[in-house]
Amino acid sequence: MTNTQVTHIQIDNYGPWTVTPEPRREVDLQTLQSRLYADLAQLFGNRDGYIFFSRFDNMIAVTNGLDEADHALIQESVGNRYPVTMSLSVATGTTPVSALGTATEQLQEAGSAQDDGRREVLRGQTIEESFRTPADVQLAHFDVDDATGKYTDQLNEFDTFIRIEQGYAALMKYMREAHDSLSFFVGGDNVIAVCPDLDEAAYRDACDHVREAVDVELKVGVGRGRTPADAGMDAKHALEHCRADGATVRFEE
Ligand SMILES: Nc1nc2c(ncn2[C@@H]2O[C@H](COP(=O)(O)OP(=O)(O)OP(=O)(O)O)[C@@H](O)[C@H]2O)c(=O)[nH]1
Repeated sequence: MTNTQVTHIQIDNYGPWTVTPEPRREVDLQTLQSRLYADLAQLFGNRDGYIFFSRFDNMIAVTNGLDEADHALIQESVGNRYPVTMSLSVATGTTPVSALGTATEQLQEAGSAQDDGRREVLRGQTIEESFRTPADVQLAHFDVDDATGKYTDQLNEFDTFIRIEQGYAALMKYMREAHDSLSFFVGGDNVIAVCPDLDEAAYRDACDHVREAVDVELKVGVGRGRTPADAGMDAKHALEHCRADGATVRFEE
């Protein structure tokens, strides 16, 4: 049984900040957002967590292995170096969807995303060390079959982008609704899904759905681990096995 620890990250009062005292230059906002994501990828990643940029002003991390002190330090480091602060809310659940639901509720209870008085909130509970297991995290690394041959080397870059995004949109929605999973585009033709304890049939079902809905062919490698880094690396190895033998779904054992 998985036990996913999820952290919801939200920049405090960001909407008003972007237009105060007047609208700030878009290039500066883009730079801030991408640098903050890069810093958080390092800060969470060096502690074996995974972070996904989702909407940039809100981000979602899988943080099995990080405790409250780790979160506090990450929060403080950003507060010291950026013109904005961020709130963090952590929760656990047998599915990533339920964990994120709890984390978000805790943040919403602490105040609005656009409440000037709600700053640097740190809420929630991490998993106690003695309860952690080697199968707490299940990550799936989805990849579009031969994206280079079918799209990148054939279409103009925007039309390739549309195809990949359509596959992503169909997959993220279906994995959320049918399989309680959170799927994130990570670049190129890749999507990483944070999943509960799903079996091979569930992944096959998701790939079938995306093919039927938007005519995009996927394959997927699945890994399990005590930390997101372990599960994610196993998923990459499993995907390499798919590439080697043409399988649609492979678990790393
Ligand atoms: N974030 C991330 N991006 C990747 C990874 N592997 C590949 N990519 C991206 O995906 C693009 C396409 O690479 P592949 O998926 O290897 O190529 P493909 O043409 O789909 O070929 P097959 O995957 O073998 O079917 C690359 O240019 C990268 O941008 C990965 O592990 N993580």
